[in-house]
Amino acid sequence: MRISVIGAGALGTFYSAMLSSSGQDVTLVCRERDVEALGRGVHVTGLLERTAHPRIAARPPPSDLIFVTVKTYDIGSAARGIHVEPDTLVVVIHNGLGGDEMAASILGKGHVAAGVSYSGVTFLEPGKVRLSGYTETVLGSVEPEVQKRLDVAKEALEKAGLMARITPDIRAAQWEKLYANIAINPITALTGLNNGAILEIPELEALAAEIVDEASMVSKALGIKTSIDPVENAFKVMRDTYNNRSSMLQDVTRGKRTEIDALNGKVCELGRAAGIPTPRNDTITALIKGIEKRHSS
Ligand SMILES: NC(=O)C1=CN([C@@H]2O[C@H](COP(=O)(O)OP(=O)(O)OC[C@H]3O[C@@H](n4cnc5c(N)ncnc54)[C@H](OP(=O)(O)O)[C@@H]3O)[C@@H](O)[C@H]2O)C=CC1
Ligand SMILES: CC(C)(CO)C(=O)C(=O)O
Repeated sequence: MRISVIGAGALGTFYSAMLSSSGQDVTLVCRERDVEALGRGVHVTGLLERTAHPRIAARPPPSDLIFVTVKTYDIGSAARGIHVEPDTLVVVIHNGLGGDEMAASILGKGHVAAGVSYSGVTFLEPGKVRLSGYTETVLGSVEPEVQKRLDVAKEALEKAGLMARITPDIRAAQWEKLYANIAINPITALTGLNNGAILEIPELEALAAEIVDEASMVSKALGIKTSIDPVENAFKVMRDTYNNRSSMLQDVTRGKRTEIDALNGKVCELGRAAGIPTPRNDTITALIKGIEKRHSS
């Protein structure tokens, strides 16, 4: 089976190294500037040590299974570069909401699933990443025909030694992770603190709970049924990733665009449509956009 991984950042380098080192036929699709460095191999350090030599390409080759591991705002352009064959399965692994819908709007029906990853991977340099937390990848599609074919992706991940699970309700899985990301990512990006430090400051802990409570009201209005307590789950992720620097903190530190639109921004947008006020998320979204503006000017 021909597997491609699109996006040679933190997650894509990790997944391609794991898939390729298990003997599977893997192409890592990267930016042109990284082709040479990645040609020397990809390396994972930290909780796992792996070195692998996937094929490297600057454009997606014909593939049976494609993992898209780019930031949410790049999913549209990455999808436009994919040529799907009738049976090609595309799994878009991302935080936040709206990424798989964006890919499906470009690639059409019958191809797209979403993945929710609970890994914690830090990008060190092209071809080198550090794994600091690893649990499972949750897979699912809102299209029943695609859902039936997800075993292919699950088996590829398991063959690579990665835990994977197919959920019958991918939207609930995305919201469960979203509750943690909307609390942790912008607060750490604004304060410069590690994830766990939010729990050490009562005012920040209370703010985190209020942000998540608003999102929980929005998700209830949309009929999302999760199996967890949203605030408790966000606090658990803070404890489990105590010393992590969140991806949004890493983005603002490097002067990069953040995923705020797919996280708190999405909660505000859905809240407005459902008539649920989201004042904490509105404020947080505005402040992060202010930081992005500072970097872009
Ligand atoms: N890192 C982590 O631990 C986790 C991340 N996630 C989520 O996974 C997604 C990916 O995150 P992450 O790996 O950290 O992101 P990174 O920014 O580290 O990596 C994305 C990479 O994809 C590249 N890219 C973007 N568009 C294309 C394209 N069309 N073709 C080829 N390469 C492209 C980017 O290049 P450039 O920089 O030039 O734009 C970058 O190298 C995000 O939604 C994130 O929230 C989820 C769980 C954990
Ligand atoms: C789980 C968490 C918050 C870990 O830092 C994450 O997903 C991120 O940083 O984007």
